[in-house]
Amino acid sequence: MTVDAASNQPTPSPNRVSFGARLADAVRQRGPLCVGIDPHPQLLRDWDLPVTVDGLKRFALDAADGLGPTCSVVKPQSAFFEAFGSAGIAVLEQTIARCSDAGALVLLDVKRGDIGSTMDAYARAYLAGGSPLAVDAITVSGYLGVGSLTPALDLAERTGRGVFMLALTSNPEGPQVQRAIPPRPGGGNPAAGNPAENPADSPADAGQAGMERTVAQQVIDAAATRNAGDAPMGSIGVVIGATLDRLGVRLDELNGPILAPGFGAQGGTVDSLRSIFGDALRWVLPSASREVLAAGPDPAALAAAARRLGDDLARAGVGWH
Ligand SMILES: O=c1ccn([C@@H]2O[C@H](COP(=O)(O)O)[C@@H](O)[C@H]2O)c(=O)[nH]1
Repeated sequence: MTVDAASNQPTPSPNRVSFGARLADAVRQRGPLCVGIDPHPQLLRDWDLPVTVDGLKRFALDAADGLGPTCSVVKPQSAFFEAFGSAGIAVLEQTIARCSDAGALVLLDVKRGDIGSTMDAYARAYLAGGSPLAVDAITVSGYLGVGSLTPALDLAERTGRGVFMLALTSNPEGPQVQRAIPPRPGGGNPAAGNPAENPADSPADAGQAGMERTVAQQVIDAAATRNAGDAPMGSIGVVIGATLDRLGVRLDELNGPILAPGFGAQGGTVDSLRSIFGDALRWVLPSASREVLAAGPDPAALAAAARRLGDDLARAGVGWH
């Protein structure tokens, strides 16, 4: 079923295969590497482009021409388009279409999160068929409570799309919030905030019955509940950075994809993926933006850079196979 983005009314559509199934297929065919289209002003200059809407358009469409036919997943970073206002959003729409037409799944990194009808409107903007900004999947932030994301998770399920919830992000500031232990409903607040004092923060303990669960673990468990029983995998993913020094959460029941940004320019490597994710490597989609975009502006050079990184990952056994 598709849903009209403006009215939120269902519209007829052909049966759509779930995002999880489409992703598993894409990774089998093209490998697990997700490449970000992040039109940083400095990258525009490096590509000898002006930092204008025209420069943005040239950059994004050349990147789409290189990466769209090559990668399983392309991840435009919405912020760099939004920075140019409505003209930038128009370029984002064209970039999404160009990647999609070339066979890539488009994951829009937009990190939305809000309450009730506002979350519902965000969901319709990106996950309803017929919306100008409709994509295969988006990133969302559960800082207003994981339950506040329900409109996006529900709509994604109805329209065969996906959602990636931030769990353990790649930036050093993340653990302050993400490794904290929320108070039990009606109960006290155990040793929140300091991972060193947090008994549930070891992989062996996190998520076990009777133990306290970190915010990140609760996000992962919410995704696992949604994905339970789905084959080959569920459509609700989580974001876990490729830069972590330890995992500290359980992933064994997730049954869904793990987007791992921070691969490349932020320091994540094939070895760090191995040591962070261990047995969960097959669910991982490592994501790199600058590392690949630095090979531009020639679309063929971008494609070659993505293939090189993808080959390294395949040799290491990363991704769905
Ligand atoms: O935890 C996160 C979540 C998202 N990102 C985004 O990924 C890219 C990373 O770009 P690089 O050039 O590969 O560093 C960027 O769009 C971030 O906003 C992340 O880095 N970490």
